[in-house]
Amino acid sequence: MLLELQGVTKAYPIREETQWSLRKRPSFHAVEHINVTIQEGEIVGLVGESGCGKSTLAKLIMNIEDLSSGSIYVNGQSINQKKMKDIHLYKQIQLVLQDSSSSLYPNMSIREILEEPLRNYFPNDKSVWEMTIHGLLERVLLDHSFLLKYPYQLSGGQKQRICIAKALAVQPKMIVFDESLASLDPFTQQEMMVMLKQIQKEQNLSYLFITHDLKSVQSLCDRVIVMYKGKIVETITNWYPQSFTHPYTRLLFETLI
Ligand SMILES: Nc1ncnc2c1ncn2[C@@H]1O[C@H](COP(=O)(O)OP(=O)(O)OP(=O)(O)O)[C@@H](O)[C@H]1O
Repeated sequence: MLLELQGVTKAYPIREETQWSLRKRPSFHAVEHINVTIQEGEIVGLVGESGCGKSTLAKLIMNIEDLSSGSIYVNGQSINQKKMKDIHLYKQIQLVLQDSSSSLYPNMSIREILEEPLRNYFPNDKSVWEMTIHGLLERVLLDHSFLLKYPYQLSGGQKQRICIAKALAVQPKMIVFDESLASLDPFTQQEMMVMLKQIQKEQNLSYLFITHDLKSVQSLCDRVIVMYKGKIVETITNWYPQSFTHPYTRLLFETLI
């Protein structure tokens, strides 16, 4: 099992402003008792209405946010122990966000951007960095002239390809895509989907694909998790509307079927 979430819960404190004080109230559960497993080579979609907790779950998996309760295991190892500093564990899962601009340093060339993860994770393999960088560009279907460019000289789709190449540079086992294609036009989205599927096949990667684009999850994913108000309400493995058990899932996919 590559990734396992057991009873994952994230509660944020609710602060209520009164006339006299700022009282700390119990909490709001952004995600609650989430149990999910993802196998090596599996593509799992995660859908649900805005605010249902999808990005919070991604941040918990990436250890960007602390869990309130529950456990997350990567290859059987808990990622939530405070003393955990194993970079080889962390590098197994990479995150690609919607806003590529925030992930790419504007004053670094594409070569420097792709070299950075290699410097951090493979400091002893300097002799093969050049070859690796060229391979990464090829994998995201960009030519080598891009190495000299800066992020501001790239289109949204090209920037997203660089973010994917950067994620691939550390040789992860899994990539979490949080609305990664949402800001691209439909044609570029389609191109990127084909590319992602190809990369996934070649490297037997696992993807967690968070999106509002129901068509894309249907074509890309082996399994789709539906979240509603912080909880998983359904896991879809076949697309027969009769098999959907939760009213929210039926509503969500009504337009598709
Ligand atoms: N740092 C935070 N402090 C307090 N509440 C938060 C925080 N981050 C997220 N939330 C709340 O948690 C809930 C889930 O947010 P989250 O961003 O995970 O939703 P989402 O499903 O990814 O939404 P969207 O599809 O719009 O991106 C929301 O109600 C949000 O306001």
